Amino acid sequence: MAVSTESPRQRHKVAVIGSGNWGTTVAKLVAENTKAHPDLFEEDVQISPVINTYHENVKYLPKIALPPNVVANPSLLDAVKDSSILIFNLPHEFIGNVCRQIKGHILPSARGISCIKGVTVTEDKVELICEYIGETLGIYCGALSGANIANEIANELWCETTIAYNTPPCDRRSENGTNGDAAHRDARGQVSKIDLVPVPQEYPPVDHTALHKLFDRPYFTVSMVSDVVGVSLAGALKNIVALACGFIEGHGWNMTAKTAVMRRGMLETIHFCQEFFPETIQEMTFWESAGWSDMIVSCTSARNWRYSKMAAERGVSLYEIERTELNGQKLQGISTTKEVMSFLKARGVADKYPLFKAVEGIVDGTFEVKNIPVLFRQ
Ligand SMILES: NC(=O)C1=CN([C@@H]2O[C@H](COP(=O)(O)OP(=O)(O)OC[C@H]3O[C@@H](n4cnc5c(N)ncnc54)[C@H](O)[C@@H]3O)[C@@H](O)[C@H]2O)C=CC1
Ligand SMILES: O=C(CO)COP(=O)(O)O
Repeated sequence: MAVSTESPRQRHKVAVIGSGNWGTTVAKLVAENTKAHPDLFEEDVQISPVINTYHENVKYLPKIALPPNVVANPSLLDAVKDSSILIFNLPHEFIGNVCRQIKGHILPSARGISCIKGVTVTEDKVELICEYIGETLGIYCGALSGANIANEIANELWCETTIAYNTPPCDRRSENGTNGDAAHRDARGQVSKIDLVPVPQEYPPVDHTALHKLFDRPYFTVSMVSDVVGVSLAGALKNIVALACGFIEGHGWNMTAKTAVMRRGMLETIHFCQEFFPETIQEMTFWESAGWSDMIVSCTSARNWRYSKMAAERGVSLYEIERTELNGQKLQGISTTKEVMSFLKARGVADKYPLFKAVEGIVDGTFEVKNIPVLFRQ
């Protein structure tokens, strides 16, 4: 396809979909960057649904002043309608509903980044959230995941993250003024079924350079990679392992037992990726922030760990803790465990994942925490 060599006239408009703890934090750091890079991005960042008139999210991110260019938009459709970069950031249980609402109301050439940790399972198919978003909306969507505690980042305490993005061939602009015409491949390495609309030449390209400028802050170091499978699945499956670590600690064991569970959990995570996405998985991804770093932080200081520990200490179900202690927030580990196990059972391979299976049993009250070591006896 022939393209103009003129410099882009349009700038990207960015919308963040989801205004919870992490969505609001990401909107803040992205808004700092859109202001810093006026050549690439419009300054205002739309966020939907709502933050209050004091420019603070009193429910999900209290006491953090948001930059004035984070614009709360009560209408989801209005927030996304002419945004060329969509950042998805809400508990994964709600993504189906949100995609159904915005389908047909976004720019066909929009590009997405999913900050969501989870998977979707339909019958015996497991899908990455970014894959699900891309297929439902007919766009390309990458994934951001890392060892990231929203409140710390909102307070500008340094951490790292990983963004996986495979710039589609139709968006790769060569020096001789042509777009790449190779087929776009999906997360499984297959030729994609989506008929992608290229990012128009009037806009700056959406590639690793632009996304790095959009997300990287002095307190938020971004690594760009291309392994969307590894980044997405490491972020989703570590929540199952975090539940196991909370149960272990609530039961009275300590760091040595937790590191055993982390190691076993990482082995099951890597095995899962290799078993179901062998074409595209890259083992080095597990050494990124989205890999081991997220495993460690999630099993020692995040919500899935904290509240499963509380459940074990109090001897009550995790569902009850989620209902009574989380102020409307979701423990992603509960539904991810259910979804992953239903997929593994449908495939007849659940026994190859003893830790994931045990976590489901503990959540359902059919397996006792004290029996975890028995799973690994030779
Ligand atoms: N909070 C954190 O530190 C981090 C979270 N993540 C991931 O980011 C994603 C979002 O997490 P959080 O922001 O913490 O979630 P949260 O629990 O704070 O989010 C609540 C959000 O869900 C929305 N919501 C509630 N009920 C809804 C419904 N019925 N329909 C549609 N939307 C509804 C709310 O408007 C709000 O935007 C998750 O996948 C999580 O694993 C990733 C890294 C860090
Ligand atoms: O993903 C996270 C840490 O990287 C946050 O995990 P929680 O949802 O368990 O708080």
